[in-house]
Amino acid sequence: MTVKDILDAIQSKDATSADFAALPLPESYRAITVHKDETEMFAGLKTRDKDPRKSIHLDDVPVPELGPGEALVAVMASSVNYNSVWTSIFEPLSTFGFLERYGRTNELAKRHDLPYHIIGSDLAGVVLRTGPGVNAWKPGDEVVAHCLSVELESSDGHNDTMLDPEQRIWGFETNFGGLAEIALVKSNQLMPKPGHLSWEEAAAPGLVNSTAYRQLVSRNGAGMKQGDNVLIWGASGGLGSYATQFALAGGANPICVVSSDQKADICRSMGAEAIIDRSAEGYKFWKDETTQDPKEWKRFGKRIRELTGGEDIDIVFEHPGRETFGASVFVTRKGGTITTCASTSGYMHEYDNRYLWMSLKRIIGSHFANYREAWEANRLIAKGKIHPTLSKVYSLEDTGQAAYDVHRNLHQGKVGVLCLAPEEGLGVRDEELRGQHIDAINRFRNI
Ligand SMILES: C/C=C/C(=O)SCCNC(=O)CCNC(=O)[C@H](O)C(C)(C)COP(=O)(O)OP(=O)(O)OC[C@H]1O[C@@H](n2cnc3c(N)ncnc32)[C@H](O)[C@@H]1OP(=O)(O)O
Ligand SMILES: NC(=O)C1=CN([C@@H]2O[C@H](COP(=O)(O)OP(=O)(O)OC[C@H]3O[C@@H](n4cnc5c(N)ncnc54)[C@H](OP(=O)(O)O)[C@@H]3O)[C@@H](O)[C@H]2O)C=CC1
Repeated sequence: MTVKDILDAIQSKDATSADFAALPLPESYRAITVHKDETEMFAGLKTRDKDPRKSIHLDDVPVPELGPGEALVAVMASSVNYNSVWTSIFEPLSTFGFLERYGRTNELAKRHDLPYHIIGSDLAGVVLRTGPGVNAWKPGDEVVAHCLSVELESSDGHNDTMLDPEQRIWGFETNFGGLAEIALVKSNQLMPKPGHLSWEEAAAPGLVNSTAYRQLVSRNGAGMKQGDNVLIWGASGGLGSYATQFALAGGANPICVVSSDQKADICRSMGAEAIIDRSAEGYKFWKDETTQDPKEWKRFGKRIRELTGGEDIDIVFEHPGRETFGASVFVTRKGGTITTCASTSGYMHEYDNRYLWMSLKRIIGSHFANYREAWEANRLIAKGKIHPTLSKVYSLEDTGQAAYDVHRNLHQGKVGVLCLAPEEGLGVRDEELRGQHIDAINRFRNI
């Protein structure tokens, strides 16, 4: 038995759940990994010079044992998230520490503590096997997976699963991720695959769409409302392309920051009107490595006022971090909110706290999404209210290049990866809904 037999079953029109359940599992499968004995390979290099193409491998790995409450999924497609870039350059720390720590928690979790880390936090595919106690899903179900892994043994996570002390991001803080032909997930990570999308389109939004939903829309995040001025950094990037759609769909007013004409055009085509090209306008929020330039914050704020008819920002959608955070705090209106989920340019932020306290602003930390938020975000995709922002699709063999593109900011929107899917465009089940949204679905393609 090989993964080819699994693919044949997925592509045959009449395979039943029983047929999938009866398929023997292969002994091994191909997976994107980083290696524990290479975690020092980039020592001494600048972040920018650490090349994911050197650390990312395509290996044959054994199929992991299936535990209670888990599912093995045949992965048709996945996508590159920035967390896989972090893993591949071993920053801010090696993810093997997470696997070791998880492995120490119980006998079954020891499976995750291996000398290789199968990475990837998105998938679209078909359930192959479910473990004891799984009733909601069965072999043959077409699914996407969100990346929240929780144990929920403590009371802490029962109001909001992101607060579970054993909360982990699958494929980053756990092993057996989605950039592979087979993945291991907890069954409560599974959600129905939107029928109007191909495998690679369905695999693209998951992580970033759910994160943007919590960070911007959910009451656990900024709780955006109609009319809010929302400053969106990287508005055509992974997170930003969904934040922009949420702002537009929710009646808010996105002020999109991008770094090229082409990206400005993409934002315009999504429906945004207020766009700032940070490259063309040459903002330099830091005079040197240790000194910010408040004059530049003001110039930026003045530009925002020009675009909004004199208004300031209600919500900043932050993720660049050190380079932009001082400006983000400054341009927020009295009582406004800065919501942050990342620090791509550096995590030791500096801002002038007088502007925060005197103007009663709030900074909200946000991380991924709880199961309900991920489900709500996926539901919006399935209803054709929010669309995938897939630009380019790579083969599993070329995942290193895909991660390099994202690391170097050479990409637009989301970058997809075909895992078992032999070509793009497969897996569409609802042609009618697709037809209604085809232009929006293709908006980011091949640019
Ligand atoms: C969905 C996609 C998401 C993304 O893309 S996010 C971007 C990628 N992710 C990242 O870059 C984050 C990577 N993670 C990290 O950098 C680290 O993961 C953290 C900095 C978040 C945490 O570091 P750690 O070393 O795991 O935890 P500690 O809390 O710094 O150290 C643990 C030790 O510190 C003790 N401790 C914790 N809180 C306190 C306290 N309040 N007072 C005193 N001690 C404390 C603990 O007990 C423990 O101790 P003991 O080492 O002895 O076991
Ligand atoms: N905590 C969480 O749950 C999550 C955290 N993240 C983190 O968020 C960050 C962004 O992820 P994602 O959106 O997928 O990545 P992308 O690279 O797809 O998009 C980020 C965009 O931010 C802009 N940007 C990058 N650097 C700077 C800078 N120094 N100043 C201003 N803008 C900048 C770029 O747009 P442009 O050049 O056009 O301005 C870029 O396209 C990563 O660090 C990631 O790890 C992501 C998802 C979930």
